[in-house]
Amino acid sequence: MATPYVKMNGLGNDFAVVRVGRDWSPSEAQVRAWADRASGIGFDQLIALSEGDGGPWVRFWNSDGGEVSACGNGSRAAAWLMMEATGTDRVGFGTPAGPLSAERAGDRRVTVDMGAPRLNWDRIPLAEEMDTRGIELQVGPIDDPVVHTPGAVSMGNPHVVFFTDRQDDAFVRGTGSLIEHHPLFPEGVNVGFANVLGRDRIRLRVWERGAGLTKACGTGACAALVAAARRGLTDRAATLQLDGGELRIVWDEATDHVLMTGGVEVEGTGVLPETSPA
Ligand SMILES: N[C@H](CCC[C@H](N)C(=O)O)C(=O)O
Repeated sequence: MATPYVKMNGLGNDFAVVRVGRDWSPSEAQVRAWADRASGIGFDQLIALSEGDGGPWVRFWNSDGGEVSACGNGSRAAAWLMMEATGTDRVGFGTPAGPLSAERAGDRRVTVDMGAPRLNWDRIPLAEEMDTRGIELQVGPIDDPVVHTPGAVSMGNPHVVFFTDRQDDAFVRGTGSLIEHHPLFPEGVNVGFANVLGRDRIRLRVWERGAGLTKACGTGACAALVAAARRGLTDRAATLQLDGGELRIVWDEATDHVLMTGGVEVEGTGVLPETSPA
C-alpha cells in the first residue's frame, strides 16, 4: 500500500514524516534507500506518527536505517503537524525516549519540552564510570590534543560535546566520524563541536550518529547548552547558532526540563517509493 509523506525540516535538518500503524517496521535497507539523496527521497531522519491507545506516538529512524529514541528537530516538526491537524496549540506524544509535550510559539515556531537531561555515566551510556561534566577522551597528539575532555549528556539519545573553535568541515567530519563509534559509547554517539561566544550564545556544529554532519541537531543543541551550563561556561539559557539557523534552549532550574524553541518548514509531499523488502 502506498504511504504518503510530508517532507519537512527544522533549520535544514530534514525529514520525511509518515502517518502509519504503531507496528509499522521498515527494514534498515528500505529506510536507507528512501533516505538516499541521489536515488531516494533524501532526508536525515524518517519520522512515523501513529495513534496508540495512550495517544499519539512518534518514532525516528536515522538515514543509515537505524531506529533511534529521540530527535529534537523531528519532534518539533511532528508536533507542528499534529497541532495543525487537530487545530490545537498544545500536544503531548510518546516517543521511545519517553513522553514529550509541545506548544506553538508563533508562526511555524514550536517549543518542545524535551524532558530532563540524563547525566549519569550509565545513562549516556558510557562503557565505564566517568565524570560526565568532562570525560577522559582526547583527539590528537597525547601531549598536545586538538580537542579533549568533552561533556557527555543524553537527551534520550547519546551526545558528547567538545568545546572548541575548531569547526571547519574537515575537522568536524574527520573527528565526528572517528568518535561516533568509539568503544567508550556502547550505543554510538552524536558528536557536538561547541564554540561558546558568550553567556547566552553558542555556535554549534554536530556530526550526528547515523546521519553525519547535518544543518542542525535539536537534541545536540540541548546537550550543548546543558554541558556548557554544567561547566559554568554559559547561563542556563542560550541561543544556539547552527548552520541552518537558531534554536533557543532553556534548561529550567525548577523542573530540570530542557525547552527547545525553533522553526519548522514544510517542503512538500510525496509517496514513499515501494522498495524491495531487502
Ligand atoms: N542522530 C540522532 C537522532 C537525530 C537527532 C537530531 N536530528 C535532532 O534534531 O535531535 C541519534 O542518532 O541520536
